Amino acid sequence: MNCFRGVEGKDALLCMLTDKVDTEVMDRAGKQLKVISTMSVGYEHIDIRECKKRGIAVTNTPKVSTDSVAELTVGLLLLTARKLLEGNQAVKKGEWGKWKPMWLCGVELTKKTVGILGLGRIGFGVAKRLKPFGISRLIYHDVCAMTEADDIGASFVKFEELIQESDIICICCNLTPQTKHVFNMKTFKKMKPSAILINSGRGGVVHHDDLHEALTSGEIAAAGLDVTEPEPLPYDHPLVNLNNCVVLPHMGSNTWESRNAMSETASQNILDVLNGKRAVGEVDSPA
Ligand SMILES: O=CC(=O)O
Repeated sequence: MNCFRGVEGKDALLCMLTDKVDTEVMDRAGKQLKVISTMSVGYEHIDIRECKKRGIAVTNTPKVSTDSVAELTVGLLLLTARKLLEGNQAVKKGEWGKWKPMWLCGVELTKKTVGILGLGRIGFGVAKRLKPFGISRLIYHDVCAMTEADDIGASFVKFEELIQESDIICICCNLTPQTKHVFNMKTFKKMKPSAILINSGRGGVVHHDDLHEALTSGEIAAAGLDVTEPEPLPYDHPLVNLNNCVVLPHMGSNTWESRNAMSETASQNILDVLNGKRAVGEVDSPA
């Protein structure tokens, strides 16, 4: 949604991930507008090409939510793999009865092959946290191989290998024209039927209708989504009521530590730009 209210005559705008900042908003703000600071890592809601044309700086809040998002990704994986939400709901509904050996059985992370799509700061944080679970192999795919991957014993593989070999895939990448809907029915068909897909990157990386079909037809076993397409995902969306799909409301960075740091960084970015300094979160505009 466009964020119009109160923008007129301002030198700086501080916005959230859900505030679309386009030419209309910039026109409404006026020619004096110098900086648009988003309190998020992602900045796909801001028309950065237009900002570049107009000489408006764009800033984000990098680094400060890496740990919170990486922690949530691991949490979401455990929720999904071990059916923890189903277990909790069963207790609340009074369904905890006699011991049943196969009831609410999930899978362990131990000895599994974990694939990470996008070994940036968050992907690296997830990989580092998953190693102590005793996983057998750590593979990743990104635009290129990263030297830091050696520190955690992660091997670069082609996308095809990532989807075919992984027992667990964590999507930690940005949404770009290259990553848009790369998880679609063709991809799901190549994945293991036991595979678990976790997405804490961007919803648009996954084709949601295809994911629903893959989860109901058994192409893959389960999914955990902290990001969806669209957001918010309507409560009556078919994915919401699947037992093998855990949907969270994009809450990866919802910790006091991250939120405090994000708000400080977003404000400091504005002050830096207005004072003629390079802000820590200055986003490089497209050429
Ligand atoms: O997704 C959250 C962010 O971009 O900060």
